[in-house]
Amino acid sequence: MKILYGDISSILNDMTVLREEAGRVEKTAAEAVERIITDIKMRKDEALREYTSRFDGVELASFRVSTEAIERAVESVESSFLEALEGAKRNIVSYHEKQKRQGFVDADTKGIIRGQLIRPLHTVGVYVPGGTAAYPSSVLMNVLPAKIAGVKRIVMVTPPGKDGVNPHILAAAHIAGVDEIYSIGGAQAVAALAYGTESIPRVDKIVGPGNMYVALAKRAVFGAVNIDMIAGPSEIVVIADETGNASFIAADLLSQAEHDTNATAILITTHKELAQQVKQEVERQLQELPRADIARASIEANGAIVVVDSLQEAFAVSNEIAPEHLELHIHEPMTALADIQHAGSIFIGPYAPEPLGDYFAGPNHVLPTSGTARFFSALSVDDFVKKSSFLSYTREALEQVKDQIVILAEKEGLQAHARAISIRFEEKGGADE
Ligand SMILES: NC(=O)c1ccc[n+]([C@@H]2O[C@H](COP(=O)([O-])OP(=O)(O)OC[C@H]3O[C@@H](n4cnc5c(N)ncnc54)[C@H](O)[C@@H]3O)[C@@H](O)[C@H]2O)c1
Ligand SMILES: N[C@H](CO)Cc1c[nH]c[nH+]1
Ligand SMILES: [Zn+2]
Repeated sequence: MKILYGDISSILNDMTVLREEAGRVEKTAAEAVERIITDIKMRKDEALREYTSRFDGVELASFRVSTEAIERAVESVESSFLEALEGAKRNIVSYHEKQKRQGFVDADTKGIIRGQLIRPLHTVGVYVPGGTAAYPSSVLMNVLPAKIAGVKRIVMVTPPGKDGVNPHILAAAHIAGVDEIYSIGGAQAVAALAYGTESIPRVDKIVGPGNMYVALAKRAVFGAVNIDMIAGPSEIVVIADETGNASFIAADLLSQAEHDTNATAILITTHKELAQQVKQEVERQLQELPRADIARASIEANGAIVVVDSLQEAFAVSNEIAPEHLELHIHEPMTALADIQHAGSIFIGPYAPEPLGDYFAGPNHVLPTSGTARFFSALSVDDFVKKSSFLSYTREALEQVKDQIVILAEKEGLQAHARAISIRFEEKGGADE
């Protein structure tokens, strides 16, 4: 893991180069994804079957996972796993319940009523990754906020393995309350959800993380359907001062590095000794990890320790990166919240390690990556609702403001707009008595 002394520009530069390189790789994949989407649009189930055979190596007669298969999966997994899922569910539900919003009605005494209705989306597609690693926790993180929002129909898709869909994913779906599950994955699954096929219903919005093909397909179908965000490879930034515990910090950096060779793990510290200790700890802990090959590749390519002169400088670098996850291992970390402008999720103090959020505490783990925390937020109940405004004016209330509206309409050259106001106050035009 490289240590950079105050060289902020070089690390930011490295990140820009990485993001540009990723962009070039994406260009070729994007062409393949475009072809898959066009094919699914035209040949529907037939094409879906062919891509599932080509990319997942599985021949499917039917895409729908049967109720019996879900029941068998629930019976086959350990009871301690089901209990842990139930514990996580309780926390995810209690946290997301707080995000629920009411509409409003704003009525005055002058005959004006203005308001906003909040309605759940009708049909949502949830993509659950199932390629290199299965993530039952992502089932809970995507489905439970949709349930809380009141989404009527939740359609889950996940790639099949040789022996069907991973039973832990099916058990998590059962606990989250989803039974409409299709064993399809990749860009073909996203296209099927966006345009519909004979077997797969067309949805209003597609949510959930996935690999590059999934992310590119979501980007390509945006407009035909809504999407949540492009959640790419995991990232963690840790800010630490002399109070930081090197073993804890190294463990937390590696927790995200083990996700993906493209994951990013960065420590920004004011303490040179800590920088050295964390570097050694990362090496030591890597020896003990089953996924050490992935974690090492990610640490070597995108890992760094940056030594800075002050915490203010550390906050500035972190804000520039806008990381998916930010941990604060410093004096009075709560106070530092005021200095954080851009981060998907913030973990405060030594006993709030990032995996606490990945699995259990309640905040969502589907988070913006690649600097998009500047403008995207964590997946939330808001992602599963839409809003309609409503208005009611009495004749008297409209009469009070009619001239001003006519002036604005005429300035835009829109006479029909102006007339729709003034006609209501002309004798012949249909005044209402
Ligand atoms: N940000 C988050 O919240 C979060 C959470 C969980 C997982 N993730 C990320 O999700 C990703 C999961 O990726 P995965 O690959 O394991 O599973 P995946 O389900 O996203 O992708 C598997 C599918 O990719 C398609 N595919 C594979 N090779 C292809 C090719 N050459 N051409 C076209 N399609 C191809 C296949 O259809 C296959 O079904 C990882 O990058 C992980 O870090 C992110
Ligand atoms: N850290 C991932 C998001 O970047 C989410 C996850 C799922 N399982 C474990 N972790
Ligand atoms: Zn994780």
